[in-house]
Amino acid sequence: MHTNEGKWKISDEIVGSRCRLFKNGRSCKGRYSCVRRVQALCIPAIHLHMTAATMQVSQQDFEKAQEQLKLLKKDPGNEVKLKLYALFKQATEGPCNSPKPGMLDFVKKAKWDAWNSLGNLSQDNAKQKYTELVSSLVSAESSSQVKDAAPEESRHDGYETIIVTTKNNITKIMFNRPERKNAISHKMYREIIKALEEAAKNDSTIAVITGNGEYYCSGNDLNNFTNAEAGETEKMAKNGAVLLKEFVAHFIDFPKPLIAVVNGPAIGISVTLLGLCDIVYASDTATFHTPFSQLGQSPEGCSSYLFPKIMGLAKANEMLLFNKKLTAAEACAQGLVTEVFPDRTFQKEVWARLKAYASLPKNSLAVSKQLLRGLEKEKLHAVNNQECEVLKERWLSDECLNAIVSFFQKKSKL
Ligand SMILES: CCCCC/C=C/CC(=O)SCCNC(=O)CCNC(=O)[C@H](O)C(C)(C)COP(=O)(O)OP(=O)(O)OC[C@H]1O[C@@H](n2cnc3c(N)ncnc32)[C@H](O)[C@@H]1OP(=O)(O)O
Repeated sequence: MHTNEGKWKISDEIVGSRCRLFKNGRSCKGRYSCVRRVQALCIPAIHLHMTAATMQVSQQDFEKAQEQLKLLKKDPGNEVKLKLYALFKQATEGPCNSPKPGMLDFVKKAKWDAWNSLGNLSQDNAKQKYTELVSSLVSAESSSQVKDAAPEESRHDGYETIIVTTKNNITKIMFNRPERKNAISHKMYREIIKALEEAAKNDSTIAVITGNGEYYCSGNDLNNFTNAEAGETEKMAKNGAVLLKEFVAHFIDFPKPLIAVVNGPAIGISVTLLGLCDIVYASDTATFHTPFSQLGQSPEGCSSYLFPKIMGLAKANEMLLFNKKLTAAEACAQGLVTEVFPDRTFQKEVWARLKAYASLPKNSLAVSKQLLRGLEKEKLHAVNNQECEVLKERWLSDECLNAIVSFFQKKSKL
């Protein structure tokens, strides 16, 4: 028999060297630790299932189980270790006949209780149960290892223009039309709305928006204006305004931290939305351009309100009235971008940081975001509404139609 009754541990030969009842066999010191330990040892009577009650386990199987137990990587916990201890004692010594330890000898008493609870269980049955219990621990550990080895990133189904994945508590929404510089088509607006709705409800802690390829996003797909049937331009403008309002509203209301990872040039609506993101990380290859007057249009994404707040009216005017394109460093100096990274290390540095952020307590982040943004929400919805009303008119103007015709005649690139 290999129990060390004087010390608070179960023999290595019973439960393996990693499975001591208490680490280092230390004895209980102080009332608090005693109480904690009693809680840890408060085990129910041991009634293992007799799945193979009639099958006799050989001495060889029993010894093999003892060896397997030593190889377990994960500590099975005190409750299981007590079961193993009790079954081992019953299997090797028979029913518990030793005197009951005193009430204050917590560990000895827990072990005695576990053994005693087996009553008159035969030594063969105890061996059987011991072997079954070890076998269940071994298979639980190997199936959890298989699970750990599986790829963690899960891709969400049902998207064509974006790639939506969740990994490490981060839902990533990636613009995925690199051959069009990630221009946002009508379909993409709708898919982003759907992805934000999913990300708001799923288990992820934060959401990230980024672009696939060289560009972050070239803004509204100008084909959105050319697909209208003849005589249907008013309807097209009206529907466009409804869609835009809904799209921007989803950014205003998004309940979790929303982070933009700006991997390259950003144009138009992809820039204005940055004011509604909680953090903006940019590669040093990124540029920020809102050429609204050049296109005969007007600001959206609540930028008419948020940009002056973020960067001051004068700087906002340069961008929103006079089409000034900012470098990443300039955008950072003006508060639109949180931090700029060298392109070479951009992805590595940013994702390491995001992984750490996403391990923070989810609910705390959500309520804190609500405190930071909540008071502004009503105002932002009003601004969104107004911007969409103005744009609806702009899209019907000659200034806007001429700019779009010029783009498609390839006379006018930004
Ligand atoms: C529901 C409606 C809501 C509306 C909300 C309103 C939002 C306002 C805005 O977003 S305004 C901003 C609009 N964007 C632009 O004006 C950008 C237009 N694009 C360009 O100027 C250039 O393409 C470029 C500077 C982005 C890149 O130039 P480059 O020479 O490097 O590459 P190409 O021009 O050859 O681009 C490759 C192909 O991609 C097409 N493309 C790029 N951006 C857009 C776009 N925004 N809309 C439509 N198509 C775009 C481009 O035409 C090329 O196509 P091709 O290979 O068929 O020629």
